[in-house]
Amino acid sequence: MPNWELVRQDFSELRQTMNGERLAYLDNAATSLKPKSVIERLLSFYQQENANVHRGTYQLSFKATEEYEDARKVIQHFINAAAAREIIFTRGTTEGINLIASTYGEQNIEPGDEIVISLAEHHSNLIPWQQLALRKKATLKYINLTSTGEIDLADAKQKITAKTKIVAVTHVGNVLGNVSPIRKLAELAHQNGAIIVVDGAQAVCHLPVDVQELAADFYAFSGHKMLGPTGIGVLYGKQKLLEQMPPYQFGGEMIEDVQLDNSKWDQIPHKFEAGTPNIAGAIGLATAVKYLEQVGMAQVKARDAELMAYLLPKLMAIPGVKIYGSQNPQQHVGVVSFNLGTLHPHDVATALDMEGVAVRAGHHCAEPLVHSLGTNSTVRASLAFYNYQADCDQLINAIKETKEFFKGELR
Ligand SMILES: Cc1ncc(COP(=O)(O)O)c(CN[C@@H](CS)C(=O)O)c1O
Repeated sequence: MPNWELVRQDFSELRQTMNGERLAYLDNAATSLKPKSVIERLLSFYQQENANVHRGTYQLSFKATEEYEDARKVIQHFINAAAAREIIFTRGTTEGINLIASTYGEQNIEPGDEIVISLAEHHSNLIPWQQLALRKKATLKYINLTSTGEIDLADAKQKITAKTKIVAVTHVGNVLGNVSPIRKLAELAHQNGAIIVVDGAQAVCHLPVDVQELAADFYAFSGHKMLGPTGIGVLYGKQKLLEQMPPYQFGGEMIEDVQLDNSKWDQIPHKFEAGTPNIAGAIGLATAVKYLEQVGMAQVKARDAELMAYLLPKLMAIPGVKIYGSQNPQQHVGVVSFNLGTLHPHDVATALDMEGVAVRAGHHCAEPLVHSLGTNSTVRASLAFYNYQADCDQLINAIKETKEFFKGELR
């Protein structure tokens, strides 16, 4: 088991104070912190190795190209993709899902077809499908959730039919933290001739991900949520699907031959990587993956569970705190959303910030889900393996102080 105190020392951002208090960073679902190794790798690339990739005819460019393509292989092995060419570098989860909707979706959705998503979706895995359905006069259907926020498989079996062309679901929810039964949903989709798109944004930094085991046709995630830099993400796609899809964007890098009246496209993955890619971002992301592999994803998963098992009962024990979703810590991977009586979540989050505790307040880009919980917004605490029990205690104490401060308003 890693020495978690030593792990924390890799994250310099944790060593600061905020409003005179030690920083308890509990907004990891929004973006994760970056270990020293990632920051140093970005610096060394720009100091010593920076050059454009794929086209240069000099050593510096060959080296940058080798590093960039090696990064692709690192990601391939991290999620157990069958081939490196199935790894497309994007800006993040949002771009990855939009890429599928704009290419595979435009190519394959016809009027009357059905697209099935769940009520737990983040806007990035909801609006692309909603707008595609509107453009194509197709039908968008939502799989209901159980009372504890899990995907209702019985409802999924009703909603996924022979009319379904695309199923798109989150692997881990960013509001309630439930893990979706991806393999079972993939089987339902495939039995009905549909594909499954998985939003992995909140999963890759908490769970071991094996896209072949999940039977995912596409799997999208963001580097910045898994210790990597912003502006880099990954779209995994099955080779046979990617090869049949038209390009997402047009320009340099993605061509084989350009004539005056038409052009031919490069092979995958470069067909989907128009223009100069985020070279440093990809190399930084690969460094983040190596860090996670050094800690161990099984150890990360266990640490997350240990911290949530410590935090949730203490949260639930505070009179006036309403927990959304399950009361079972094991159902909360990384995140817990709550409210404090009738106080506005923004007021609560501001008060917590005064105590050095960083959390998120709002609808978390999941408005349909949050509204289905009977509220417009929540406070959300989201953990990572580099947090520790003292962060949880600081949150609990800050909530109690917030209660005291607002006691005249608290009902
Ligand atoms: C499940 C899920 N799916 C997609 C996204 C979008 O990731 P991007 O890197 O912004 O493209 C996110 C990002 N959710 C952040 C910002 S809203 C949160 O605080 O919950 C997500 O949680």
